[in-house]
Amino acid sequence: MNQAPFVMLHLGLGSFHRAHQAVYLHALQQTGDLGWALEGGHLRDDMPDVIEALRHQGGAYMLETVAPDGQVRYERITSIRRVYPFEPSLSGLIEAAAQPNTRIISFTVTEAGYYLDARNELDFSFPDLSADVAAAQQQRPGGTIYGALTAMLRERMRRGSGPVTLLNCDNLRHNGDRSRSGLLQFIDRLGDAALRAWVETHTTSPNAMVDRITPRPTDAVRQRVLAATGVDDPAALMGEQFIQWVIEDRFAAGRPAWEAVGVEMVDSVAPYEEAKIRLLNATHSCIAWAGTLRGYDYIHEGTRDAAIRQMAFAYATDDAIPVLSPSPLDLANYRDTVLDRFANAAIRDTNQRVAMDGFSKIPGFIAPTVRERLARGESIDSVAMLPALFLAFLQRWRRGALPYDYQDQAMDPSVAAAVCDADDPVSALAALPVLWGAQAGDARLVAALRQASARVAAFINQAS
Ligand SMILES: NC(=O)c1ccc[n+]([C@@H]2O[C@H](COP(=O)([O-])OP(=O)(O)OC[C@H]3O[C@@H](n4cnc5c(N)ncnc54)[C@H](O)[C@@H]3O)[C@@H](O)[C@H]2O)c1
Ligand SMILES: OC[C@@H](O)C(O)[C@H](O)CO
Repeated sequence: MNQAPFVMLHLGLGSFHRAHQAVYLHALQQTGDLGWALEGGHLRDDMPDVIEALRHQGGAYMLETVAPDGQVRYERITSIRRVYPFEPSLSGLIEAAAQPNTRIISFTVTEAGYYLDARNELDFSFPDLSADVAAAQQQRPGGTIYGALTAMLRERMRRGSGPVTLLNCDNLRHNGDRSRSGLLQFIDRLGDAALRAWVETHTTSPNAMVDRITPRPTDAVRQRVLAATGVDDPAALMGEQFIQWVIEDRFAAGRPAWEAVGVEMVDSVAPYEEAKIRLLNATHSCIAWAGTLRGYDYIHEGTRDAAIRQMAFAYATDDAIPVLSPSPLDLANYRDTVLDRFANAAIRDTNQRVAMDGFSKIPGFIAPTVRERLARGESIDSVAMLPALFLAFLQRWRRGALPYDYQDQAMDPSVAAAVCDADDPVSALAALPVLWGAQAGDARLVAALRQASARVAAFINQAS
């Protein structure tokens, strides 16, 4: 077993963690720097086969990476030295988090795993979150990131194990600041002043921008890995060749020398995360919703459809780039690179994966552009196409006419159904504070969404 002195404990060993953070640490270890190792596990019992396979393989797994020209490369990733089985008590993970040599607790729990509303307040009406409050009041851990971190940090405080960095690796704007605020609100709800003071003085939460398209692994990946390497790995996965990680250099108790393997350590991640969230993630959702409406299964198919590409291009060019400017990044080049990445047929990323969680992605990825343009008195015609596509998508969901199961943790199905069944679905969608915050019901939003919905209807009719 790797006897590295320091541990980064990761919560959520899903595909992305294994194609990104674990790969950077693996690359660092390959340079001979064995100062850090990964350990991890899940907060939910949702991938038992993958967890079991990883445990069986001592944390190692095969990664296939695909270049823009379709060239593939296979590598065995060995930076995860220990995988904890899922247990509702999270006892293995809590014990690991409380060890003095655990210096970073990182996590990927999806955009919907933070339960923050448009005003950045924790929405305790989510049953998972209220159940975690009740559990934490009885000193039991819970399955949300807040319930889990509270249990871990309480134990760390009790043992005097020293400072630790909380490192968010999800696509969330100001992901460190916002998840920290959520954690403190959760602790305040418990009335645990001692824990709040300890968290404030013993932890940091750097913001980070993470990027690598990592599709849901399929059996085809496992078969390709087997054919190319002779290794039959139930935890095999694939990602694009492109990879980027930009992190604010605010660590409470040290960090791996990531800069040696290409991680960008910066003072502020803001320009990177805004470009990524608005030009990559929002555009990605646009292509997934439009592609589904057009009958495509994969992201590259929609990106290669001239009408869909034009919608995505117009959104980025007319509405997103102007509010992101000035920027230290070449935003037009960033947009073009992103569209080229999406068009890579070898990635075979599904519309189903990217279309999910619209009720988290509209407020996170799209509403800020609407808000900022309205505040400047500027047109929102191009950005309004995205929620208009989502509305048409939602109406298909309501009719049971989507070609796949739509997963949306933040969606209240009764609210979504009421929007679709309303006499005026456009006004009903525009009126939802959960999507638009203070802009909910704004007459300019309603008007732009109505006009965009007419364009979306014409787009759908063109396809049929
Ligand atoms: N896949 C990508 O291309 C990609 C790229 C950049 C960033 N990300 C970020 O990583 C996240 C996960 O993507 P993935 O591809 O690993 O997905 P995945 O489905 O493979 O893994 C999701 C992980 O989140 C956990 N989870 C889900 N909902 C949760 C909740 N409410 N509370 C606690 N844990 C929860 C699951 O247990 C699992 O560990 C994305 O939502 C995104 O924020 C993904
Ligand atoms: O937009 C969907 C995301 O999961 C995306 O694949 C990722 O953010 C790329 O880094």
